[in-house]
Amino acid sequence: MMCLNSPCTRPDLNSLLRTADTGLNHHRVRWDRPVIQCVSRFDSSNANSSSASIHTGFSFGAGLVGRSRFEWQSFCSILASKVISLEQDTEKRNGGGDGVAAVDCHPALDLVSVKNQPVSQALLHRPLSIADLSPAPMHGSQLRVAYQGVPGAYSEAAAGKAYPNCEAIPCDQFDVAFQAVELWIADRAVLPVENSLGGSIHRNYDLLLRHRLHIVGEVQLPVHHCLLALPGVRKEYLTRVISHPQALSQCEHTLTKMSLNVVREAVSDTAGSAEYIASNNLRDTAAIASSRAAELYGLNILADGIQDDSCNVTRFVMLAREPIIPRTDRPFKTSIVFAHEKGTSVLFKVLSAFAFRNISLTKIESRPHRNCPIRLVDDAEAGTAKHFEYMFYIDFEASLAESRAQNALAELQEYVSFLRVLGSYPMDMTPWTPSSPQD
Ligand SMILES: O=C(O)C(=O)C[C@]1(C(=O)O)C=C[C@@H](O)C=C1
Repeated sequence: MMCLNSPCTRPDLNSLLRTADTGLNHHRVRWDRPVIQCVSRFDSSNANSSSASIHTGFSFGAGLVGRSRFEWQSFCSILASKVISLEQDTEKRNGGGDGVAAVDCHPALDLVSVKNQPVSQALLHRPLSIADLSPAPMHGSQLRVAYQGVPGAYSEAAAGKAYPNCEAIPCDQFDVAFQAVELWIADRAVLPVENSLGGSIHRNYDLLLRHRLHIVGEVQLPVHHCLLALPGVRKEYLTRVISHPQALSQCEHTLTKMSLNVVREAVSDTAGSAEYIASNNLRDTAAIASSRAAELYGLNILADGIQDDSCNVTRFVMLAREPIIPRTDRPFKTSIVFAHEKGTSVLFKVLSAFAFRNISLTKIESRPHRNCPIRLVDDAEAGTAKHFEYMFYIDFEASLAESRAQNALAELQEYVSFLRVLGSYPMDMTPWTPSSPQD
């Protein structure tokens, strides 16, 4: 896949994140221990043990939660100061520089340090309010929401739908968006997990397991694709169409029907492909992206609504450091991931735990079990069977506050070797609006 420029170039938030992360590994290790055991990180020893534990932020004693949060905050304040000093160094080297979205998040980093001051010192400035105690560090400032891509990406639109008036922070990779939240550079991440035409975005399923964030919501966004090119460029001049692989696959048949004499090339995001064409003055290349990307990067719309189905929708999940408290006063969904050792018959039992309680499953996804990808079963006469092992992801329509959901998970624990609740969160119940050129 062709890699476009990093969206956060000055200072490079993405590389700062990576440096901060690597540079302070010893802090991470110290803090990780209780979390691996208790909260969210997938632990291979747990996955293979005979008794499973539900890994969720909801189910611990207050003392444990409090202690790990305290450790998390001091850990983050060290990381934040490291990031700030790295950024200052970078700025000095670059002779200052004007702001990009990533620079806008500096005050929030200061906020992390403020949060970690002794209470008495904080009170010198102003009395504590309820906002100081909330898991999301709003403090009157905008919520900072990390997304993969550059302005004009559908993920940015999803961030705006999920959190109107948020400060959207572009990241060059999905992994960076996860890390931005873990390091308190952002308060939330908004990530695509599935599309009605292209299917699951597997990378994000894998990252959900690898990171310790919680799903706190979902949004479904109608995705309306346009074919964009520089002003004056006609379809006949094109030799290449570039876009995000999901966007290319969502427009596959329409592109074929248009009989363009082009190669299709995958790049890291839709709006990034538009930006790339504009900044390199490419007159033989078109991008598949939103009409907002056309506006932002000065491109013309050669064709409008080129997705293969007018009901093209992408589902995004919102991620936070803390889980939300599940409720029963509105429709909730719960997402889990589990592993088992005994083959596919266990999967039937797991599914029946939901069926018997009348709980609808809205999604099931399997991914390779990284710690134990293949199970060998020797048969003296027939040879060796090689079974692929999986992690199963399930979304079901119930809140974790409901006893039927709790009972289903309790039953599940009997069949699985690893179980983690990724989040219990309100379902997107916004009215259905089919995709339109404005999206
Ligand atoms: O490239 C973008 O604009 C994105 O936001 C990414 C993404 C995806 O990963 O699926 C999001 C929504 C669309 O389905 C196409 C691409």
